[in-house]
Amino acid sequence: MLKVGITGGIGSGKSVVCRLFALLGVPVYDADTRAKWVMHHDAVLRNNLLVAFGPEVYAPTGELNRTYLAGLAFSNPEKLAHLNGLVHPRVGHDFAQWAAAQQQAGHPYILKEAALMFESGSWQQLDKVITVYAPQELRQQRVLRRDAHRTLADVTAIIGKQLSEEEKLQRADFVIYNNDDQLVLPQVLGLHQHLLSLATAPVAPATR
Ligand SMILES: CC(C)(COP(=O)(O)OP(=O)(O)OC[C@H]1O[C@@H](n2cnc3c(N)ncnc32)[C@H](O)[C@@H]1O)[C@@H](O)C(=O)NCCC(=O)NCCS
Ligand SMILES: Nc1ncnc2c1ncn2[C@@H]1O[C@H](COP(=O)(O)OP(=O)(O)OP(=O)(O)O)[C@@H](O)[C@H]1O
Repeated sequence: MLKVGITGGIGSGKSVVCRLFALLGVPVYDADTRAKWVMHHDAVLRNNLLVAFGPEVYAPTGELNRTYLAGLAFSNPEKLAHLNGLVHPRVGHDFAQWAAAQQQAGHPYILKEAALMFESGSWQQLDKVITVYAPQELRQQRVLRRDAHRTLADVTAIIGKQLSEEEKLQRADFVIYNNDDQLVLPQVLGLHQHLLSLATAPVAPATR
């Protein structure tokens, strides 16, 4: 089974593109959502987060206080690195278990959607990586429309914590352009056919 990553900066359209692949029957692992799931359900991780960032990390109801954590982590590089160091290994483990189950089910290929892929090293668990590309201004506009609680300064700070789009373009095996100039659906259909054909051929080891 081929394991394919799909990354791209905030607001590039990863989730939209993944919905199209999911419609084609491809299993999609959403690392952002699963990261929040493990932060809620993994007792060891919960405790580590409480020790590292204080009791405000969880609301009295037990829910993750995302606004508090985003405020801390996206404004402080050390805190973000600490958060990443606690969360990413747990997500890597969760993904490995999920991928094994998909393999058992006989899927030719699966997708892992993650905003951070080259940054976190999680590309090493994958055979190929797709980058979804859109220019920064368009991404900012899209996120401001999508997330009522975020300001332009918030979005710009998050962009500053992610690898540049140029570097992602260089390191990816495939690119989907989601910049209003090109239709996304034909790109997804073409790539789907290509990945299906790769899934039946031997895969060269990653060298990135
Ligand atoms: C800090 C948290 C709680 C903020 O949650 P919130 O719901 O406000 O934002 P959300 O998760 O939707 O993130 C918004 C966007 O920020 C970007 N982002 C998220 N985490 C990170 C990070 N660690 N570094 C850089 N960018 C990030 C992504 O583009 C993401 O889509 C959350 O982002 C988090 O737990 N991040 C750490 C885990 C992580 O790295 N997740 C990303 C992939 S595993
Ligand atoms: N081609 C497009 N045309 C119009 N709107 C779009 C297009 N692509 C994405 N969007 C919208 O832009 C916003 C951002 O897209 P999406 O949530 O898929 O991005 P993302 O890369 O998953 O972002 P994040 O890293 O924040 O999770 C969404 O509201 C989405 O509906």
